[in-house]
Amino acid sequence: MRLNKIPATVVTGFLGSGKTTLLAGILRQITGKRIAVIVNEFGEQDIDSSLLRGCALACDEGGDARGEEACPVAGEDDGIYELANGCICCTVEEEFLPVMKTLVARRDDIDHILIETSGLALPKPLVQAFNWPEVRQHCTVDAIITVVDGPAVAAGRYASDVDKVEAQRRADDSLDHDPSLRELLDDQLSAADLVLVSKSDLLSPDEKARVEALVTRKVPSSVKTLFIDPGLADDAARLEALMGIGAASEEGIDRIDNHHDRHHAEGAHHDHAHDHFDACVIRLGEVEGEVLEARLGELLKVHEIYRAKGFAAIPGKPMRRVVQAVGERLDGYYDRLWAQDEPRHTELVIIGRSLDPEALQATLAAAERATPA
Ligand SMILES: Nc1nc2c(ncn2[C@@H]2O[C@H](COP(=O)(O)OP(=O)(O)OP(=O)(O)O)[C@@H](O)[C@H]2O)c(=O)[nH]1
Repeated sequence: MRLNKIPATVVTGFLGSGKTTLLAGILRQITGKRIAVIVNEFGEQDIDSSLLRGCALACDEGGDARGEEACPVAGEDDGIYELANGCICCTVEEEFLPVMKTLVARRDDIDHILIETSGLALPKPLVQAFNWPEVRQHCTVDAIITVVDGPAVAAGRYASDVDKVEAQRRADDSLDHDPSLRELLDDQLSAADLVLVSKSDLLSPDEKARVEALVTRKVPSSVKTLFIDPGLADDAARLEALMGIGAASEEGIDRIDNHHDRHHAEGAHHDHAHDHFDACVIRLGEVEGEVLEARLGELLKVHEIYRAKGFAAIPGKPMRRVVQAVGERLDGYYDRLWAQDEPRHTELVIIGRSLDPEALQATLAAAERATPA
């Protein structure tokens, strides 16, 4: 019987900052721990858990460092719980708590819980749920890790707080003028026990210094800031160190001051950053990969799209192609074989503002028509 509380790591951070990449690295590299994962998505379609299941599959097939270890949680399911269709901060009672109760009931099979919030969620309400008696007795928050997108910050996402360099402002103009988004980023930082600045491989030394100065101003001196890059995903020792912080964050969570609570105290309308965002899902058949990415690239330039992610089925390719876009940066890679009984289709979640799903669908459908008959 388990005597210690199960540690839970909450990974938060804005859309596309690198949360799933971090979780995938942990699932691939951390051996000897049975890890349950809770993934929260803003859109109705859960892309992240599918990517994380890809890691679990790789492990099961013995293809990586986890070797013989259970991956992630042993048992009748695969230990990955999806909370799609909304931000976890608004569905704590209806969605998060039932999953936590399930995990508590299975506590003898679990060594650690990893929770990825949606990029638009506030971590505080979720962490407060660890003070509910059913959860508190058996689980504790090991740490709240806030992932900050280094290049996005360097490009001026917090421009109203740093020296306003005109060029930076223009690079990310809409974010600069959205106070709710700036507040969301501040609130995600205010809850942090540890800040990870991601994509440092894309930052110059000057940009790094600027981002560090900004983050340091926003968090107490006791909160460390670490720069991370793609190498972290293969570094078991560094990943392991992220999972034993022992902060018991739930104990101090009520004292954390954030914009969201202040608005409530002032009697303001219940307003979250995610109220200002739309998400839509584009579904297509097989597509010509280059045409899809070129069309998506054009859309990123002219629409207010902050994030696009999903999978594409490319004719003649046995592997699934992952498509990722953050701001105007577009990435693609093959992650796994299509399963035999899996329909080969293309699915992209697009998150942004004032989206016109029909227009997006029509533009991207050109990639479908481009496939050879
Ligand atoms: N160059 C570089 N790219 C990175 C790094 N970390 C993540 N990325 C890329 O950034 C994109 C978004 O990464 P994710 O891990 O999916 O971000 P996320 O925070 O989970 O995104 P949401 O769940 O949609 O909010 C992907 O294309 C990643 O490959 C990094 O350290 N360096």
